[in-house]
Amino acid sequence: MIRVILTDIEGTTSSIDFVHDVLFPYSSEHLADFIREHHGDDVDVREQLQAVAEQTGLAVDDIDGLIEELQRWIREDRKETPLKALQGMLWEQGYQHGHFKGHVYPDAAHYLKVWSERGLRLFVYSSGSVKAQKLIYGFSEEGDLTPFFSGYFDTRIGAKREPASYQAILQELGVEPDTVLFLSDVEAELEAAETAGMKTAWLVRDGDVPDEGRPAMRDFDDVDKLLREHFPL
Ligand SMILES: CSCCC(=O)C(=O)COP(=O)(O)O
Ligand SMILES: [Mg+2]
Repeated sequence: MIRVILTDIEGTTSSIDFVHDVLFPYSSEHLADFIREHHGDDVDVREQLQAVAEQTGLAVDDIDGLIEELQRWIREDRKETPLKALQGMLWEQGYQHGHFKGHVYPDAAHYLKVWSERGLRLFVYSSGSVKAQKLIYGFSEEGDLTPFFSGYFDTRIGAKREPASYQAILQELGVEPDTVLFLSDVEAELEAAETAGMKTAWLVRDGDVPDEGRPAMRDFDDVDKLLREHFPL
């Protein structure tokens, strides 16, 4: 019986285009000024720069070098924890100044509410930082969706393609693996969650759906059907 929904963001509750055409360019545009302004006096920024420096071998005071490296990571869509933390800080400004709202598919927003009212506990697992997760749902086009979530996980618990990350989440939640349904658009993430014993559903929001293999869910209506047919409460 499913008791917990664990959801990915990009490609699952929210469009890939929003992340790649709005969020990533915004972070790229504002990164240099933000780091130059805050690296001296903001402990959180300093901590992330220290982590980038350790990962790359650059000196922590080589601000130009660190910015260049971070810009490369953004272009390459690298899921590096310090980049994700810095992006969360940058996006906070964008949301608060009303430059954009978080994209959440209306069907996703609808069922987050329905499932939470049905007594399911909802959690997020995204490569975006916990701060970024709270922002996209808190400032979403569908309103503030954060009341429906019981908690958030990011790459500080581990990478999304590693079974150990899902085992660590299960440990944190203190639940049996087969009571959790993990939603994602990336099959490698679903395979890692399945190795940890979770149930999964594959979201294919756009493009062709394969005739064979893993069943594809077009939207959260399909996920809800799956829940009611195969995992009744
Ligand atoms: C929290 S919104 C930004 C998402 C993000 O930065 C990202 O890399 C997408 O990762 P996901 O694990 O949600 O596919
Ligand atoms: Mg995704």
